[in-house]
Amino acid sequence: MKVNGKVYRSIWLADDGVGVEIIDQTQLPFRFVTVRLNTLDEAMDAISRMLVRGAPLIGATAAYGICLGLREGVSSESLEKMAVRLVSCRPTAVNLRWAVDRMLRVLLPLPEKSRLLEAYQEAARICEEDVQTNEAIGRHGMALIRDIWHSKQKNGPVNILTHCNAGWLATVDWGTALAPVYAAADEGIPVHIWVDETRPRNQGAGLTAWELVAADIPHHLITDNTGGHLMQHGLVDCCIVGSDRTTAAGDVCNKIGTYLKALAASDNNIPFYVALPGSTVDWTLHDGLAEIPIEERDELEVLRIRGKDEEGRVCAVAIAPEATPALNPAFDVTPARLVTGLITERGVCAAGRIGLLSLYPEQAQ
Ligand SMILES: CSC[C@H]1O[C@H](OP(=O)(O)O)[C@H](O)[C@@H]1O
Repeated sequence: MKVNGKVYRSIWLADDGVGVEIIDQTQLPFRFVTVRLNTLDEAMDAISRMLVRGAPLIGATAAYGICLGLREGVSSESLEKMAVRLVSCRPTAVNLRWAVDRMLRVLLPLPEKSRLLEAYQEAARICEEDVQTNEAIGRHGMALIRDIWHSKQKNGPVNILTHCNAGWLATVDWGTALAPVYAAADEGIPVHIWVDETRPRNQGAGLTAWELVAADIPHHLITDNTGGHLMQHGLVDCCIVGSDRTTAAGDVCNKIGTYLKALAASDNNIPFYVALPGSTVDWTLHDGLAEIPIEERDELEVLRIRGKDEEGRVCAVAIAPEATPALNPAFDVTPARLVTGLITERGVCAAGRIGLLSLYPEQAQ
């Protein structure tokens, strides 16, 4: 995606073909800082501390983490240990395990001397595929946005509510939930985005808003509690959110607060779409509420809020008494019954096993 006239992805191989460059998303929207990862530990730290975040980008970073780890040891035992360490960084986004499993599936059968080069090539393939996948999600989602625009007799923009950040910063490029927005804007379809701030880490305020400013796409930041009111007053035409893990039955695990938006959308008969690549579907699970592990993050993320002070320093300030404890589940699960459709790289389907298998027949056991 273009930022100040220069084209960026969220992750890329350094010019020396060894290190990996990422955008430090903890510094946005105040500072655009890139960081070079040189070791597996640094890749794991970037995932755990959310310098990189978003299911597909976490997977891509883990893939390059394997490359960096192989520079320290190429044995099968080393690979297996790297895999265990990487998937422990964040438990919910299935793309982390998907990418690590894919790397080991490719590398373990190879002779040790061939593993390092092939690892970098496979990590690059994962990144390139992600870009193509998200462009396709954008095309399929854009068609939905266009249909809504026509149903409004092209009266005004299509008002889309989104939660957290599922833009190009959450993937290698284009994003998932925002890919249809970018595609619609490129087609000249007028859109306006209601951007949920998305407490506690404010990925909406800090990342989605930053993306939409850079892309010159009309939007308003709203508090997490405002969306239902807007839906009641006819100010939301549809919701499009991302996913960190979707079950074979169509239950969607996404940033905390997504479920509440889906409830409000259902109560107001507003289409609620989830945009995701096939790599985010966990075909082994059928009951999201019972089976998807929900990441519990540091309570300080709730007890503080990050911002920029008068001197321009990025800092966190307390918003509650020091004696107050907090609970910080990072995700929730939206049951398939509340999801209007899944926007994937292969098309749009109903949120359920039949719908998903119509697009991914190879997954039928
Ligand atoms: C395209 S995946 C985006 C997905 O990931 C975010 O979670 P986090 O920022 O904690 O990695 C959020 O759930 C987004 O919808």
